[in-house]
Amino acid sequence: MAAFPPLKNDLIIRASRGEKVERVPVWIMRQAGRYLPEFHEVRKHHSFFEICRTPELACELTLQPIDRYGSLLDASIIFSDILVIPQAMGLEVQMVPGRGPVFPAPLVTPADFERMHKHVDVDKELDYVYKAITLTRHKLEGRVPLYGFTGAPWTLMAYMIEGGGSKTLSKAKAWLWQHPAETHDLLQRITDVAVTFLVGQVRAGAQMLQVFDSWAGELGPYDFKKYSLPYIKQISTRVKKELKEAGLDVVPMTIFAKGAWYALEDLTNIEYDVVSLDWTIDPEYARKVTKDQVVLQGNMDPNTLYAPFDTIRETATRMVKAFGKDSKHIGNLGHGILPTVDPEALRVYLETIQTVSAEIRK
Ligand SMILES: O=C(O)CCc1c2[nH]c(c1CC(=O)O)Cc1[nH]c(c(CC(=O)O)c1CCC(=O)O)Cc1[nH]c(c(CC(=O)O)c1CCC(=O)O)Cc1[nH]c(c(CCC(=O)O)c1CC(=O)O)C2
Repeated sequence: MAAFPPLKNDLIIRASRGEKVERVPVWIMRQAGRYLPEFHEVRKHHSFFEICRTPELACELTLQPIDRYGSLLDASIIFSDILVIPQAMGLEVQMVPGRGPVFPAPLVTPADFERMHKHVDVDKELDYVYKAITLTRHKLEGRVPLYGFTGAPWTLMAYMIEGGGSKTLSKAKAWLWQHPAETHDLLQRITDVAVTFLVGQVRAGAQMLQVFDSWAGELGPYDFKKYSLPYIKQISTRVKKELKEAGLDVVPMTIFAKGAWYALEDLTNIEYDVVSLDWTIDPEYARKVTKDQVVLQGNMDPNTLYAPFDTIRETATRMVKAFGKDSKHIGNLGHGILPTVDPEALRVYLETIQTVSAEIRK
């Protein structure tokens, strides 16, 4: 297979490793998505999972924001979804317009484990993601690095039991008390799949990795330590070990445990290079707690992109300054960009982070 084109912008990789860099690198969660008219053009003709499973289409969407914003983005993220793992484990997931992901037959009791594959051949089931990554690495022509990603065990377990989005997560949480042993069994199964999947993504060409624990904040501090932390820790330590053993690049890893502000200190000690913050955490507080042991990512409220451009500039400037002149910071939002945001508002945000941070680091 042909070698990948050389990387021309490695700013975000250097920043993730904690090196001093000339300005804050920036990318955006969900940057290839519904706020872009060019996304809807493709989406008109193809279903969501059809796009995920067709490497040429997943690649095309991944490149859309890179083509549109040029040097204002310092990374790309492969177009896919966290729910490809439950699918690989044997559960059906549909994307219902206006509702989001729906499992027609979620896990109701541990007896439903019968409906999942006993052994998951991760590399076979998710080969379409690997193919999309390899193709995208070539088509990027080294403009920016490419992130691979996975959902975290707790968030995926919650989806598998709730059968979709939920306000209370009461079904998933009931499992914690009603089926403690099977809860850990399920979390472990998902962890094993996630580890193989992340290593496979790097083998295919991913240059950075992010783990999304989007529903971490629904667990309190005590439960987070029990049901999330040990598994996301296993993911980082095992992935790094396996990458090393396979002679692959030990790529930077990011953890995004949305809402888990109370776990910030723990999150700095589980072998992730970058900790992604949601917008409810004050950057100065985060720096104090993490003591510069990790790189911090984030964290403007995605809804601020609905503000007048001057307010976006002001808010982004305040954020960059709050992370600090010498800080280890990667610019992003506090969660994914929302589908009805004006793409020009995002441009203002990206420009502000890049110019303000370059200015204060001079
Ligand atoms: O209810 C929700 O907020 C999200 C549920 C949802 C998911 N996939 C989904 C939907 C429907 C929707 O977004 O409306 C379905 C989904 N996934 C995606 C899209 C594209 C878009 O948002 O416009 C869409 C919407 C697709 C469509 O309707 O056309 C793509 C996606 N999901 C994801 C990623 C990784 C990333 O964020 O960069 C990416 C790819 C990267 C990219 O778009 O640039 C990750 C993902 N998917 C999902 C979650 C869990 C979020 C949560 O539950 O809070 C997460 C992790 C997270 O964002 O925290 C589940």
